[in-house]
Amino acid sequence: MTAHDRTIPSLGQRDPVLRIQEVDKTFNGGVVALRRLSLTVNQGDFISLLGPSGCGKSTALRLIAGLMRPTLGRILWEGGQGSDDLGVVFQEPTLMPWATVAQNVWLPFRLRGKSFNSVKDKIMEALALVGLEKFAGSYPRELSGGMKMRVSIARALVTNPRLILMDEPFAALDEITRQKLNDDLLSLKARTGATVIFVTHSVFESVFLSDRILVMAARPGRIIKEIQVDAPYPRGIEWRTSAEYARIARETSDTLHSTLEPGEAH
Ligand SMILES: Nc1ncnc2c1ncn2[C@@H]1O[C@H](COP(=O)(O)OP(=O)(O)OP(=O)(O)O)[C@@H](O)[C@H]1O
Repeated sequence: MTAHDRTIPSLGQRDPVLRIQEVDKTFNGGVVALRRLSLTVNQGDFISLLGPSGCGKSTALRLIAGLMRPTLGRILWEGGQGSDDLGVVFQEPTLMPWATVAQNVWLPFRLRGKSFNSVKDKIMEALALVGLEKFAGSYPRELSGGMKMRVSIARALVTNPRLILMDEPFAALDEITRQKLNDDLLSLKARTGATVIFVTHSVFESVFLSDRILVMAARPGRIIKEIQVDAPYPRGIEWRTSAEYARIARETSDTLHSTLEPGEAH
């Protein structure tokens, strides 16, 4: 069995990965970035955090990543947290320009003291998952924006983490590349069983990708509604053009707009 051969438990049998319990985050100066955030993330979930600027999406990811601590409440990893639990993908691919694609994907292992050769198979497997095995020896400057983002995704996947955090990973890409990467991300999820928390401003992206959409509001940052998307995976053009997709997009959009103050809607 390879690192990526995970079976995806069917709905209703999924084990929890992470529990966020009544978390508040107040910054110095009194900004309440999050209030009473509660969320159980189950294995295989694809959860979108959707909301206007300033509703605390990035703060939620930083808390989950352990980059800062909640002011109140708890974040509990099922079975405790280890160093291989998280993979992170940011809006910028953040690749090292002087290193090859394969060396960039090696980074999480390198930080744990593992030599390139000892994990080469895993690096090539992760690159194959994003369709870039032929570019292992290329440098980032030789790649398109979409390809750089694939390298960033491969780097997040390579340790086979229990949870992948994605902070608006496709926001800077053109629409065609974005849709292609949305399709590829879902096929990756189908093959690896990855559990994903995905931050986005896009209603359409959240409805296409997620099985749970958490719509958030600002001041204070909080979840105002969870919208379930029951469409089966794999999803493709049929899902994107279905009446049910349009219905859920409308519901999500209406919920999102209800969170905005007059003058904020666009
Ligand atoms: N280090 C900080 N110190 C003080 N206030 C902060 C800090 N980080 C974030 N905030 C505030 O907390 C609130 C939530 O910010 P956050 O970046 O989590 O929102 P967001 O939903 O990710 O926004 P965006 O979509 O614009 O990235 C905002 O009001 C922001 O100004």
